[in-house]
Amino acid sequence: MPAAPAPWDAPFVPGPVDGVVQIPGSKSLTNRYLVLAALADGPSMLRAPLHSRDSRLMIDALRTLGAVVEEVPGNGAFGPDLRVTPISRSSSPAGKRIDCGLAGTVMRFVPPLAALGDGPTVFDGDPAARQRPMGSTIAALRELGLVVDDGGRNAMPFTVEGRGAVRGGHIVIDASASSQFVSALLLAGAAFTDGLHLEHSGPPVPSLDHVRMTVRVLRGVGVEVDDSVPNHWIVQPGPVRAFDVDIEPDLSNAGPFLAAALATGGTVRIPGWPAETTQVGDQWRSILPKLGAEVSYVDGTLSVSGGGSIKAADLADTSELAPTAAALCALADGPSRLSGIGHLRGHETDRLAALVAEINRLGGDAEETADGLVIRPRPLHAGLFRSYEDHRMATAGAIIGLAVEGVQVDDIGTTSKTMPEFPRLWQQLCATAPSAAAGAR
Ligand SMILES: O=C(O)C1=C[C@@H](OP(=O)(O)O)[C@@H](O)[C@H](O)C1
Ligand SMILES: C=C(OP(=O)(O)O)C(=O)O
Repeated sequence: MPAAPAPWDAPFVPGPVDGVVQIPGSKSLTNRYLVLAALADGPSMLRAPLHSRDSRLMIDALRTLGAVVEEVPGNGAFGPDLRVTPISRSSSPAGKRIDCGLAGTVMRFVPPLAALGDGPTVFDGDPAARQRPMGSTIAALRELGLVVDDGGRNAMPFTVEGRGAVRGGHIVIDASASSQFVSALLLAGAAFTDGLHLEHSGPPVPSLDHVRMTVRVLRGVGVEVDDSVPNHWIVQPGPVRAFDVDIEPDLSNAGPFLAAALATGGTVRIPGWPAETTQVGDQWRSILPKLGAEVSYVDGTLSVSGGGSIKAADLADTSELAPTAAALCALADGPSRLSGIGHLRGHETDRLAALVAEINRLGGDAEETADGLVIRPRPLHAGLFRSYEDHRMATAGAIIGLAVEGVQVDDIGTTSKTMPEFPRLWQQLCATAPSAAAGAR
């Protein structure tokens, strides 16, 4: 067993930060385009992609299924571009085992691709990944006529028996635990012989922005998708056109840096912010003003400035932005409520339980509701903030540590899931505060 990492002293920054932060590529876009490149009708290019644990796991998974992924020099600030030669229908690697790590995009998006290949593919991941909901993927593949051996667990590990082709057609799933169940099937649907008519039945699909992203990305590579009827998606069979794309910066991962402007009463600018995007992180533009920030967008740069205090707010459907928002609410001047995020109980960890435990460990007053959190103001104190192998818990601890002296994060390295550069970029931003020297420990 690897030794536990040393706790990380979160920089305490009592003065305003004033910095420009360049953000690495989007996880959700990188991993969608990698999947589509593996299915495409020729070689594709991803420019300025994300390089992190989740993207590496996706690359390794696609290589296991027979795609060729090469790193080629590019202009991105955070690593090479990627050239992908699709999975060849004639190649059928044997003994396929896919390590999904803790990546939802890998554990949900790759099984339908394995179904299109020949022979068995085993899916497994981190111990925490075995807790994540997978039942709708397993049920969908069975409804599509495939044999999936999950040992009765309804979770990983499981084996998908590929038969070289998937007929497709109309299937009904319950995607209330994760939007990724929908995205996964849509991404592969054009490669099914009859295409796909996917119907969702059950409580609402969460994180619908991510499904809209999938639909937009598919249309961009020539796949016909009809999403005009709620809870129905129809994907026509046909080729996925090879492509050459620039990956946008990850706007969800921009969140903690923007939050630093509020937590310190400073200003943070993010260049390369897309004018128009399907990323859920674009919601920072509407969320942060509710928390008291001034937000402006000029020439592709988003600027966020904080004032004297953080305002309490009621925020709905914040999806993967919720841990960052919760950290700000723990520093706010009144009670805040986060709703529509019950499915976060099935994320990297049970994020609602984890946020309540860690905010309260520092003296805060947070409570779970059926579908979210209530966070009331209370002075916080020094202590250890546990990350539960969850990158967004680790960054939530870093945000609180800006305003509360003596916070440590137990495993800041877990940010490598989607942003290995986090500790370096955070230190750089913190060093822009005039009082940084006084605050650094
Ligand atoms: O499709 C995607 O890229 C994602 C969808 C969302 O999953 P859920 O619907 O499970 O929240 C999101 O939280 C996750 O970080 C990324
Ligand atoms: C929920 C998340 O990740 P995953 O893609 O593993 O579901 C996340 O990044 O917040």
